[in-house]
Amino acid sequence: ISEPQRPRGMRVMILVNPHSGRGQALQLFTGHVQGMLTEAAIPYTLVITEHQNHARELVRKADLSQWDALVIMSGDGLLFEVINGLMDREDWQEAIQTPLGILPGGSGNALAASVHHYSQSPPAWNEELLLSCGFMLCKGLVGSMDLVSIHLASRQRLFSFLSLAWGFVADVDIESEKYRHVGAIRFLMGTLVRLATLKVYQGRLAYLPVKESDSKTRALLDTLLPGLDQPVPESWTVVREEDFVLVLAIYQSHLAEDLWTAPGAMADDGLIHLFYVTAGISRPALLRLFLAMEKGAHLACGCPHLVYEKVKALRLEPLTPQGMITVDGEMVEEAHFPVLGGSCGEPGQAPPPVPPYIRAAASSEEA
Ligand SMILES: Nc1ncnc2c1ncn2[C@@H]1O[C@H](COP(=O)(O)OP(=O)(O)OP(=O)(O)O)[C@@H](O)[C@H]1O
Repeated sequence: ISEPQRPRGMRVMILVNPHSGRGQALQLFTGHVQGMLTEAAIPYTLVITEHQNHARELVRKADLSQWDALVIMSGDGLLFEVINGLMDREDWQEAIQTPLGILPGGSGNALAASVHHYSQSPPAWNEELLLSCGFMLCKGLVGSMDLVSIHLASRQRLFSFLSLAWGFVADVDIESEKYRHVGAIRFLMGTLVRLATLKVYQGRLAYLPVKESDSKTRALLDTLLPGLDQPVPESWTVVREEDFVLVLAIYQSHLAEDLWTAPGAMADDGLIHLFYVTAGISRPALLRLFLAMEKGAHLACGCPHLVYEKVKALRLEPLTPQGMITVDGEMVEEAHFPVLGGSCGEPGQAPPPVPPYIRAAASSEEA
């Protein structure tokens, strides 16, 4: 994160999803953030999103020269829309350099919790986290952030800043949406419900491990991903097991405000932090992992079913049609044998121009 550098005359578009989280994002904005922006003399334009994909369409067409920053007051889903809207543009190479901000208004708030963590502040939740993110916005603190390019078997191509999940985590995320009104505790409720009906998900997983000798390249990385109809190269590791409880690729430190999932992750480390849990884990052991995750201590549990690898790219091929796949917490496929490939890279280079479903690549983002 760079030195305070708020440019004079900074103009900010703030997109608020009034239905996010417990449905109080607008009240939280007026109660906690508006005054800070006024005191910091930051002019802003408030846009209340009216429907799904409103933000995506807006940023796809916006005159970005009018804005110094686009700020999202919602959960991570609205930022996912904005990033993909920017990447839809013909001028995406420039558009994706627009500084983005996040103000936590959802129930998970993974990126807000991660950015707060990167600022080396002690953990904060709820309104305190909102104040911290509001403060960073007022100071104009900007850093770079990796994007992961995801290529679905349906030929859809997505850009992801947070996570790709399949199995337990994805199911809990989607199934617990109905408890959104209770806030962050929805994940614990969803975890307990899903534990009661614990499932095994069959699939194939392969990844390109990071080697000690790997330099922090800023090169275009879509070449890392073999075509989905091709076998993975020999440099890849093919996971022997095909029975999983969960697969989670995460590229930020937090999966939610109280889930410090990838303790070593940084916004621009150029890494995909890949976790998977193989079948055979007991319900109490799985619950213990999630409880330990609050303090980032799950890897110290000594659980033989939990595997953690730092990777540059991965491929996931579910073999049974049960289980959802989420990208940044949003459901992308209800698995009917999709194949997924994702790769992550450093700032500086970006993928080739659209059409949007060609090869996967990595790019960077200002956050
Ligand atoms: N006015 C609206 N009405 C309905 N849906 C909307 C509206 N504005 C945005 N959305 C959609 O709501 C979805 C969820 O948004 P988001 O993830 O930001 O909040 P959330 O789901 O409450 O957060 P969390 O996942 O942390 O609980 C997004 O896909 C977004 O497109």
